[in-house]
Amino acid sequence: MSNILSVKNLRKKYKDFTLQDISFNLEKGYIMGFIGPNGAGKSTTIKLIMNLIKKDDGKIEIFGLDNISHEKEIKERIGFVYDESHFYDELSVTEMKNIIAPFYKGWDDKAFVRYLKEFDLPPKKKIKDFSKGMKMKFSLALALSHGAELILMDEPTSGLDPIFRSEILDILYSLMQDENKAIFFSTHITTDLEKVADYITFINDGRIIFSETKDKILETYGVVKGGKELLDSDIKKEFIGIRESSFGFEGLTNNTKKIKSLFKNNVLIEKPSLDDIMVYTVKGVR
Ligand SMILES: Nc1ncnc2c1ncn2[C@@H]1O[C@H](COP(=O)(O)OP(=O)(O)OP(=O)(O)O)[C@@H](O)[C@H]1O
Repeated sequence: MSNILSVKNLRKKYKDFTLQDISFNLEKGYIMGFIGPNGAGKSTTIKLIMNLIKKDDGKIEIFGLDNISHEKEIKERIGFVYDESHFYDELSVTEMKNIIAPFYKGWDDKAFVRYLKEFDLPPKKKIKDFSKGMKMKFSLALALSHGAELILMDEPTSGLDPIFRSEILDILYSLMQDENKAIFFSTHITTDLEKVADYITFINDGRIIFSETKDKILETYGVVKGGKELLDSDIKKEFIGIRESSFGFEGLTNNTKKIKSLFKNNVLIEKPSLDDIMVYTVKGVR
């Protein structure tokens, strides 16, 4: 197993929030989506990975190297894309690139020009005249033009229309043809992950709920629908979250096998969406 990113027992305490013992691994050749409700700790985790804030405990290794003692070397090999773009708005694409490129030994100008064309970004246009989607594509073009092996992104598709989003997802997907790279990105748009992610890491209130392959998650979780008469307080405990109505109930399980053996054919078990899993887990038994 060849981990590009390994996070172990990571801890960060703020006054009203604690990131608790966060652990997960990302191997070469895979896309991992990072999901969780607002304030769950996604950006904090990403900032810790990038060593932008100080951890209280735990270990982060990128390319097998400690993210603090090997920070410079690691950052040469990471493409970091985040929501608020930090560009000088008065500069053109080429002028901004000329400032950024010298920071990277592996800068590939031909690749950059190719990405500008592919993303329809006019080299002479000032960044202030770019739309949000264009800025995101510019960030991505910069991140991809220095041969980064790990692409790390904090909500890269937020606020983008479905056409831009689908273009960006296509780009990410095609990058994965190179089996030596990996992509880690946080998002609230779980349908994007249903399309491209191999692994999903779900964080809630500073704790990891799961970090698993998407296929395994969709296989083990199920939305169960049945009549109200089937539910008593013991049965309710079998569910991660339940929604009851006057007609019946709908609940999330992470053990569809057990539910099948308990209820036989008296319930309907459907495949959940990632949104179902998030909502039921966060809301619990209501
Ligand atoms: N510098 C800080 N000082 C104190 N608390 C902070 C600081 N930065 C973040 N927090 C708190 O940490 C928690 C997690 O925030 P974080 O930004 O990591 O969440 P998130 O999952 O990225 O949320 P969102 O999806 O809304 O972007 C929040 O409760 C936030 O208020």
